[in-house]
Amino acid sequence: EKVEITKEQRALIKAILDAYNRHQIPQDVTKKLLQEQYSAEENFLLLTEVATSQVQVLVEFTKNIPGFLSLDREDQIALLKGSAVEAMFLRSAQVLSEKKPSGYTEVLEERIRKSGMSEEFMTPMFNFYKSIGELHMTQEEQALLTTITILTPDRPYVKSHEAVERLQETMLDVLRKLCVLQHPQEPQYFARLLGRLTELRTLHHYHVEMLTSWKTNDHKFTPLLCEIWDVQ
Ligand SMILES: CC(C)c1onc(-c2c(Cl)cccc2Cl)c1COc1ccc2cc(-c3cccc(C(=O)O)c3)sc2c1
Repeated sequence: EKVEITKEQRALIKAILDAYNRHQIPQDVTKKLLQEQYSAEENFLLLTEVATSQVQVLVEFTKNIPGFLSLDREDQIALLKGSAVEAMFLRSAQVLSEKKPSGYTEVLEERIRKSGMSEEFMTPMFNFYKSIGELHMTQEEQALLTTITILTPDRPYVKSHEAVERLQETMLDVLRKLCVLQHPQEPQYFARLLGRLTELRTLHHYHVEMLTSWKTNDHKFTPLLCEIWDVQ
């Protein structure tokens, strides 16, 4: 049947895309990824700094998701804590799979591979990065997929499951229509995007071990990361 994006849905896409583009990690933070020397310690410190900045950006972006601030405040925190790692896998995946060589792609891959992380996580992580790259997502799809990840109702400690589910379903419906309209030659594209969300859950489980297995002896995280990841 004819897929049509309503006026309200177009406004929703615009609001989310504007917020997604408005909230980015400051250049002076990401630029360091290109400049600083390479060592396991330095790479870990840089990744920690960028991740911390990314969490701040994520909080600001989330506040601009239409309907998010109407949710129960404790649920807002539970959604942020529960989705931060997955949103950061999506963000780093978008950077690593950028078509235009932004220069970050090579250095970021190098720094992640040489940050003292156990090799066992490299394969699933870089398989994910590859699978995201193969999708060639548009900006709207990236912003909506991140929004849908944040609005996952079955995170720990979420009380108003239905309220979050209703919001997520609104976003899923918009993404489904966008995929049909933007990838007419690929009817399975929306299903492939949702498959990435499942892969993100698996990476999230790996990430818990990653944090503990980080081999640098005195690795420590920033207070914000400790809070959002319940570390130490
Ligand atoms: C604490 C730290 C050691 C850590 O622990 N686990 C992870 C992790 C790793 Cl390894 C992989 C996936 C997810 C996580 Cl969570 C990390 C690093 O997480 C991040 C998080 C976000 C970003 C955004 C970037 C980025 C670069 C250039 C440009 C831009 C841009 O947005 O322009 C963004 S790099 C980056 C690194």
